[in-house]
Amino acid sequence: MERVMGGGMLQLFLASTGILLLYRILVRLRPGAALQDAVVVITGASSGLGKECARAFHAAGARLVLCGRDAGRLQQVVQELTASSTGSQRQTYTPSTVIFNLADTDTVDRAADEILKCFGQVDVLINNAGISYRGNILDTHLSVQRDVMETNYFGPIALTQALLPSMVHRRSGHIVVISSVQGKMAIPYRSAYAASKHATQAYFDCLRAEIERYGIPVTVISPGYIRTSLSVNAVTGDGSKYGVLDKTTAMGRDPRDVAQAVLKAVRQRSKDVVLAGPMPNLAIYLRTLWPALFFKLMSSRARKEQKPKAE
Ligand SMILES: NC(=O)C1=CN([C@@H]2O[C@H](COP(=O)(O)OP(=O)(O)OC[C@H]3O[C@@H](n4cnc5c(N)ncnc54)[C@H](OP(=O)(O)O)[C@@H]3O)[C@@H](O)[C@H]2O)C=CC1
Ligand SMILES: CCCCCCCCCCCCCCCC(=O)OCC(=O)COP(=O)(O)O
Repeated sequence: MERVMGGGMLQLFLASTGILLLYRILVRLRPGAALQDAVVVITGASSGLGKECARAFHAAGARLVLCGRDAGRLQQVVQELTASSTGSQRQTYTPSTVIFNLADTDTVDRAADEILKCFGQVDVLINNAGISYRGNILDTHLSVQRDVMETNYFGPIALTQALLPSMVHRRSGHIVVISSVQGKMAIPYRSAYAASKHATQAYFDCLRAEIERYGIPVTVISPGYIRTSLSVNAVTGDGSKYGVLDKTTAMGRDPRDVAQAVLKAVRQRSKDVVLAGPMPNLAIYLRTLWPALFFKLMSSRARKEQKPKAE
C-alpha cells in the first residue's frame, strides 16, 4: 500500500515538473513586445545602467526620452547614439532629453508634461535613476534618510503617477523599475538605500495588481552588483559624497549585459526579475525561509565590516 502511494506521489511530482517546464518553454516562445518605434523613457540615462539601456533600446529602434539632471552629459549620450546609428539596418531615432531632479518632486509633474510632448505618448517608462548610501544608522542624519528616499522612491513614484493617466487612457503602456536585491533583503550600513528599494518593491507590486486590468504590465528588476559609478556617487551619513569605487561594484556585472536583460524583461513583460548570482539569491530565500539564520549572518557581517561609533 505504501509503495503504491509512493509511486503515485512520484507520478504527481513528475507530472507537475513537466507541466511547469512546458509552461516556462511556452512563456519563452511567446512573441516579445515589439520595440521598433516604441516611445521609451529612461531616467538616469547619463551614466551606468541607464546609459547602457539607452544604447540597447536605441539599437532596437525605440524613440527615446532620456532624463537626468545634467544636460551636458545627456547631450553627450545623444551624440554617441546618433553616431552609432550610421549603417544600422533598423530605423533609429535621435533621442529627446528632459532635464529634472527626481528629488524635487514638485518639478516632476512639469517634467512629465514635457516628456509627453516629446513624442505624444509613452509606451515604456524605465525608472532607473537612483543613488546609494554608505553609513552607520547611529551617525546618519535623518535628512540623509529622507534625501535618499526622495530620489529612489518619491521621485520615481511621482513620475509614474504623472505618466500613468495617459497610459490608462490609451489602455497601453509598460512601467519598469530598477530596484536591487537590496529591495528583497537588507544588509548592514545600507539602511537608507535598502529601505528605499524595499519601498519601491512594495509600491510597484501594489501597482501591478491595480493596473493589470488596463493591460499595463509592471516589471520590477532587482540586480546584484553592477560595474557603474553607483558607489562613487553614494552619499554618507552626513550627506557628503562617498567617492570610492568599491571592490564589489568594480567586480560587478557588465552594465551592457544587465541592459540586455532589461530589454528582454521588457519584451517578455516579466513581472519580477532577480539578476544576481547564487549568493544573493540564496540570501533572499534565507531571509524568507530561515530569518533567524539570516539575521545572525547579517549581525556578524555588521560586526566585521565596521565598529559602530557608540561602542
Ligand atoms: N550599480 C549597482 O551595483 C546596482 C545598481 N542598481 C540600481 O541601478 C540604477 C542605476 O544606477 P547605476 O547606473 O548603477 O548608478 P550611476 O550612479 O552610474 O547612475 C545613476 C543615474 O541616476 C541619475 N540620478 C541620480 N540622482 C538623480 C536625481 N536626483 N534626479 C535625477 N537623476 C538622478 C544620475 O544622473 P545625473 O547625476 O546625471 O543626474 C545617473 O544617471 C539605480 O537605481 C541603482 O540603485 C541596482 C543594483 C545594483
Ligand atoms: C547556510 C548558507 C548561508 C549562505 C548565506 C549567504 C548570505 C550572503 C549574503 C549575501 C549578501 C549579498 C549582498 C548583495 C548586495 C547587492 O548586490 O546589492 C546590489 C546593489 O544595489 C548595490 O548597491 P551598493 O550601494 O550596496 O553597492
